[in-house]
Amino acid sequence: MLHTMTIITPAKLNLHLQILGSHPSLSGYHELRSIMTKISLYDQLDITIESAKAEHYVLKGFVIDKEKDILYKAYRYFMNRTNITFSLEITLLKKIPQQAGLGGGSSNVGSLLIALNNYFNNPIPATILCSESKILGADIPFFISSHNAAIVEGIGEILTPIPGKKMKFLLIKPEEDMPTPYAFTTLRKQMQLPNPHAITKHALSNIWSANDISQMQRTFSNDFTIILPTQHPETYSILNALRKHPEALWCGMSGSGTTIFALFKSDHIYESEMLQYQSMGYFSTIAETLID
Ligand SMILES: C[C@](O)(CO)[C@H](O)COP(=O)(O)OP(=O)(O)OC[C@H]1O[C@@H](n2ccc(N)nc2=O)[C@H](O)[C@@H]1O
Ligand SMILES: Nc1ncnc2c1ncn2[C@@H]1O[C@H](COP(=O)(O)OP(=O)(O)OP(=O)(O)O)[C@@H](O)[C@H]1O
Repeated sequence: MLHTMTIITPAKLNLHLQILGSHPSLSGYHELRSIMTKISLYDQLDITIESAKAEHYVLKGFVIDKEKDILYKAYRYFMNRTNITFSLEITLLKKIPQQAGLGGGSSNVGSLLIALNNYFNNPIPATILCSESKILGADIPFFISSHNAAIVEGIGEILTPIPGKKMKFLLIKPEEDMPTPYAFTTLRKQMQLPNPHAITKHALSNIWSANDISQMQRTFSNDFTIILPTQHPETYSILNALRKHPEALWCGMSGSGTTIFALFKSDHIYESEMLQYQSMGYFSTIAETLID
């Protein structure tokens, strides 16, 4: 039987991100604590599933080697885990910049796994899907979850939902990419682990609930900004310019970089700033947090 569907898959922002230390059992991974929120910047997946068919996978609209394609890895994982064989064709319309700290690939995979699981009547229980998917990508459990905002711990699989907060951000990404494994290796050389400055989950939750943007600006941080001056000077200069911007209430970097986000005092600033950054050749867009 042939079944087609279209899904849109959101990007995320890490509004706070601290690396706590090496993971005790998952070699090569780190434990982290982050505040993550889904935002209104989307990729689109057009999916065609043909059940009771031999294994067959095609990805259109996005060029990537099959061995690096995490959607293909997710397809293989799903078939192995469920013993269901089917053919899958995906057309991917990419709007989320890659290697940007916006979790685009992880979001594609999260949405695909949910769609496959729904279509085949949930052969993988939701909690297991959430926990096992972390091996395909540490951000995937957050995208599989229904939470729009969460405190994220472990390598990315321990989720504590927090209330969604309506916020509008300007996003800016220069050409510089930050491959996540490289970012972790570089960061390790420059920071003390276990992290002596880690903010507790309880404190993060209290600050989030207090709803005070200036307190968030003062307290929330991203450890990966430490490596910007040497690794990504252009991103660093954008961040510094926004830190000094008289209208910016809060700015920071998402994930392992290199997308910078900024929240402004007045609504009319967003568009003019976006156009200015676009005219400088940067990716720039305006996105809002998703709330329930
Ligand atoms: C930094 C974050 O963007 C924060 O949201 C994510 O944790 C990164 O998630 P991701 O891009 O899905 O990362 P993955 O594809 O799972 O991992 C790529 C590599 O990053 C490193 N990595 C990733 C996540 C983590 N908690 N510890 C790590 O050390 C590992 O070397 C891993 O092999
Ligand atoms: N469907 C996909 N979409 C995007 N990237 C993919 C996909 N499949 C595989 N990749 C590979 O994964 C790499 C990183 O993916 P992506 O850009 O989504 O993550 P990211 O921006 O590093 O996000 P984060 O670090 O926040 O998880 C890409 O450079 C690309 O080579």
